[in-house]
Amino acid sequence: MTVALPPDLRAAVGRLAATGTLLVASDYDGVLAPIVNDPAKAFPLPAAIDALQELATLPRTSIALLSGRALVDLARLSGLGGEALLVGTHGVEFDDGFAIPPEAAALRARLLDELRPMVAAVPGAALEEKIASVAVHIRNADPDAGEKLLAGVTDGPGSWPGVHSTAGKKVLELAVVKTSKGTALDVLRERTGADAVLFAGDDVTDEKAFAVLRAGDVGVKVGPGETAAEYRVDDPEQIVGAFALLAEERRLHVGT
Ligand SMILES: O=P(O)(O)OC[C@H]1O[C@H](O[C@H]2O[C@H](CO)[C@@H](O)[C@H](O)[C@H]2O)[C@H](O)[C@@H](O)[C@@H]1O
Repeated sequence: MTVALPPDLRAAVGRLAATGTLLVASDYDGVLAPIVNDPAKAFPLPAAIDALQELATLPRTSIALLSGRALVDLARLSGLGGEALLVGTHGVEFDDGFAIPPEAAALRARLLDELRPMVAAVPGAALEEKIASVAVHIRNADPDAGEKLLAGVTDGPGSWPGVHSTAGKKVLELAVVKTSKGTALDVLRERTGADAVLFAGDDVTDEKAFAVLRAGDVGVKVGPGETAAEYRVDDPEQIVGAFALLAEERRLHVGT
């Protein structure tokens, strides 16, 4: 797929291709997979997986997905297995295991008890359960009723001690442990020994990852909205074009 890229990003990709050890990390929804109404049917663009898999075959090159999804859903939807490092639940669920502390599990159970009737009262609203968080989705609800529901959740269970609320795209995420894609990206950098990192994201929670990028890294915001990322593309098709270009140029540098 040949996609036009902003010239500054094209140049940054060229520099990144020549780095010693490289980590390419990406958010999932809104970046690899276009936003759709049903979260269970958010599949990645085939070209995204092709480009990432190609990068993963190259020497001194690692790929990672860093998502708000539950790890099990991230693996199922992306179809990526051992070639990628997968991190779910906004940075807390690594693929070498995550055990929710008992008090957090009890809080999550209380949250669910409170949220189920609130969500059931709004047609189209839905709950998504994850190991250490719960997401309240309103994409398929009447817009006013949906916003009212999120306001009620924010002021109600979202304000309980120990509950961390984050607004996303037509969703409110309530976590019972502290989550940070930034901390997770630091861990991935350390584990892979990366000299430089590319991170692509589209939503509010991705800002924590952009914030830990260093000189020589490349952060790409996908779509509109305020961001700390240095580069921006319009949509998933364009970021996939950047991954494909990176794979092509990196292959020339690492010589396979
Ligand atoms: O960190 P991400 O990989 O971007 O995950 C963020 C949330 O994505 C999903 O919800 C969003 O995408 C859905 C499918 O396109 C869409 O219907 C929904 O409105 C969006 O908010 C996912 O369901 C959440 O669990 C993730 O936290």
